[in-house]
Amino acid sequence: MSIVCEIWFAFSWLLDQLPKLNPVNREADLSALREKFETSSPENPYGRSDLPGLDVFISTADPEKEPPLVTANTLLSILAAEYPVEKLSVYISDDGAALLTFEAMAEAVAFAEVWVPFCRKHSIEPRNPEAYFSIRKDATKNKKNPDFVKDRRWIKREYDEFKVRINGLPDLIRRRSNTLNKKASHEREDSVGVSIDNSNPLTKATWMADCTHWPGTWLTPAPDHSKSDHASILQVMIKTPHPDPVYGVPDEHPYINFTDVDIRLPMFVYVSREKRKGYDHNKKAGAMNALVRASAILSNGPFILNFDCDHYIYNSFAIREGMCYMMDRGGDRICYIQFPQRFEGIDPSDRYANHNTVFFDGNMRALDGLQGPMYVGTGCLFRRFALYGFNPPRANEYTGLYGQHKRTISTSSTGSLRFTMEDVEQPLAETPDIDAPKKFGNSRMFVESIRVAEFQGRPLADHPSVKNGRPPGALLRPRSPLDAPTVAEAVTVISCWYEDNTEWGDRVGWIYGSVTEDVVTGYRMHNRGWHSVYCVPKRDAFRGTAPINLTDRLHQVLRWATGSVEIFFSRNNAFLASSRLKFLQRIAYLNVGIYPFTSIFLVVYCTLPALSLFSGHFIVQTLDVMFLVYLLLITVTLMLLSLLEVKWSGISLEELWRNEQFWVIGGTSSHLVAVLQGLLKVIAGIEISFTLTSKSAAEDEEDIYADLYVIKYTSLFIPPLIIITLNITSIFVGCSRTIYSEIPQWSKLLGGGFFSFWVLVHMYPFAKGLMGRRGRTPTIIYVWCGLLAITISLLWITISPPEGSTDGNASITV
Ligand SMILES: O=c1ccn([C@@H]2O[C@H](COP(=O)(O)OP(=O)(O)O[C@H]3O[C@H](CO)[C@@H](O)[C@H](O)[C@H]3O)[C@@H](O)[C@H]2O)c(=O)[nH]1
Ligand SMILES: [Mn+2]
Repeated sequence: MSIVCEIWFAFSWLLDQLPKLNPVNREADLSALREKFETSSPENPYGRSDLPGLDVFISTADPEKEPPLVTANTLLSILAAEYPVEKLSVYISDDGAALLTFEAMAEAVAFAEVWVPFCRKHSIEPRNPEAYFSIRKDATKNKKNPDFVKDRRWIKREYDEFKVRINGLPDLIRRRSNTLNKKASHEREDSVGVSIDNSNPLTKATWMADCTHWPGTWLTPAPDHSKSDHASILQVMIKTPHPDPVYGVPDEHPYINFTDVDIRLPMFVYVSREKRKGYDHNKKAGAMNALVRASAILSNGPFILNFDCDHYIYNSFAIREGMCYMMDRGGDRICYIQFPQRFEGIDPSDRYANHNTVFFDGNMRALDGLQGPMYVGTGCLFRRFALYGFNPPRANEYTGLYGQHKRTISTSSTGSLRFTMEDVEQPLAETPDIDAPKKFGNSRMFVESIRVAEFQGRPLADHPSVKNGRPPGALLRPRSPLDAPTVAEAVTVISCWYEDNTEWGDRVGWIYGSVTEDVVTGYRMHNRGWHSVYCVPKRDAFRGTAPINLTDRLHQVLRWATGSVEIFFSRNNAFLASSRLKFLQRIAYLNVGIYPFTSIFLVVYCTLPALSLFSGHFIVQTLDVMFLVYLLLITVTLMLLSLLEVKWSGISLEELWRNEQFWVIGGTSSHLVAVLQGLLKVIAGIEISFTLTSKSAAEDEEDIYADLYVIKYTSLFIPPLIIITLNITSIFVGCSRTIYSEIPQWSKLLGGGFFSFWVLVHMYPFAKGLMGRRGRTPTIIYVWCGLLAITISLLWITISPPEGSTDGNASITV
């Protein structure tokens, strides 16, 4: 058994470490981007931007768990981001179809009209007002504009009022609906003359401010207005901006002077896709695909950046940094730029390794040296064309045992769709080589948008070595304002039947059928030969929140691990990858599918020391010099390797340790359950469902980490609890056995006890988490634990007296 564990651990360790052979460090050149794309020339006297369009997606699903204030702040940070306003379009997908979210967005838009110019005027960072106003350090640092203090004071008040309005929205909507519902039922009574019974759903409608029924979900669900049964809603909340800067004029605004500040806002659209009973909505992946189509019709930005509602832009220049790589030579074969996920509101000691630094600063940077980082669900800048399931213009094919033979092929003839400049210039040219409706559904407008997006996403052909470039100046033309037929088409493509008999979610767009749609979506692209890039700006690009209490954290890990097990048992297993996947990249993806299985061996390792203490036999029969030397050598080597890794990835030893600890905690609970669930699904076809990860709004002013101490019981606690109890009692048993035995074998106890102790230190954060808030744990719990442990050990000794003593009292009477 031990040997099997050993081999498995070595194997999984290798899978994890091998891809780390060549990490890279990149740096983007922002000034070059400006120079190339935003300088005036004879053809471009106004200095219009030649950068491609960008569509930013926000996903939200439930205002209960994802507070509208958080989403509104995310939106504000995006509206104020540094990217040409006329090229930026923002979309929010509201999977909850909640009037609350809708009205919160409308409030945010109103506030954005002052917030965004304020940010531009004073170069505010970060541009999420909640985050900005909670910065502790001196706000006036580096601010030279004499208006700053006055402006800031004013906008802070505006923001506070905005917050109060948002907080008041649930009440406002409820009261409004009650009043209007009463009025409506009175009117009906009057006209019909009989009292209408209250079971009529119309009497419980949710009303919008303009006194019409909200088409989405109602506070009291009714047919056609409930969670998975409602019409599509699409509302352009900010219209297409003017193509050239619009500056504020003096005295236009009573309190704040926006002279010489561009006051435009990017386009903003609220989208809630149609949902009907009997249709699988495919969660986030389905929501993203609806946005992909709607945005293709409305703005068709060749690049797409997606955010979870709780992740906001922390560095307003980050998008431009990402764009540098896309626009660079060779950028035409990049499918996406992934930014690291950074988190806020995590307890300073990062008890449950929420920061995940080993992954984000180790593994992901290492992958960047191969074919590219995985897609992790949020903060990722996609090439729209790559999302459509096309091949890259060129791809490497690797053959040989370790993929040592490399051959670069042009894929244009093998199913990919490439257009020349002329094609794009000719409107309505037929697209012959794609089976469009079968693949993309039957929106002609959508299909026509594909080649435009492809062309506009190409890097600039300003050097002979740029392959697949587009001529400078091709993107200067202003985009036309939206007309009614276009908006109507966008509504059509978010209907729930649109994807019927198409390849959406199968080969096109975000991929369905996995609880972790992100990894699979990225994998499919790499598998076609696309490359991706990891972009780590000096100042964090984006920031988000993570669940900090033990239960939520374990459930999140459970979900990821389940996704991995699903991948392992699906056709996305990297064993079946194409020859376009680099060898080490393949190993990394293999690791993604295999790591949860390590839990089985981990559990064995966590119980072996305890069992050996119970039985009095050491795990390894003879503790000879050879074995100790071997152990020492391995230990030292592993330590050195860890140190090396810590050094190049720039994480601290403490972070590495937290990661190790949580690896054991998650491994013995979530990963184990994930493996079981996965097997159940494969063997018995039992489906797995997941709830949203709740976002803490940190409203408790007294203690912002209050959430850390919340304990919600889950059966995931059981295996680690058993392991902890086993190890503690085994130490007691070991001790008492040694004390009571005739010839105490202290060295044996030390050997066995050490491993038990080692398991326990890994479990420490878990135990701490169970204790809840410091000082609140009743002392009685500790007393009970001690009592229980002593009783069990005494019992053990009585039942199986240590060898050499014939009766239980032997050692005492001697
Ligand atoms: O039916 C749904 C369910 C979820 N979401 C959105 O998807 C995002 C992520 O969902 P959540 O359940 O909160 O997952 P997290 O654990 O917070 O997120 C991590 O894990 C997910 C699954 O791997 C990734 O998609 C995320 O990007 C990643 O941050 C949120 O913005 C949701 O609003 C939808 O739009 N529709
Ligand atoms: Mn999240």
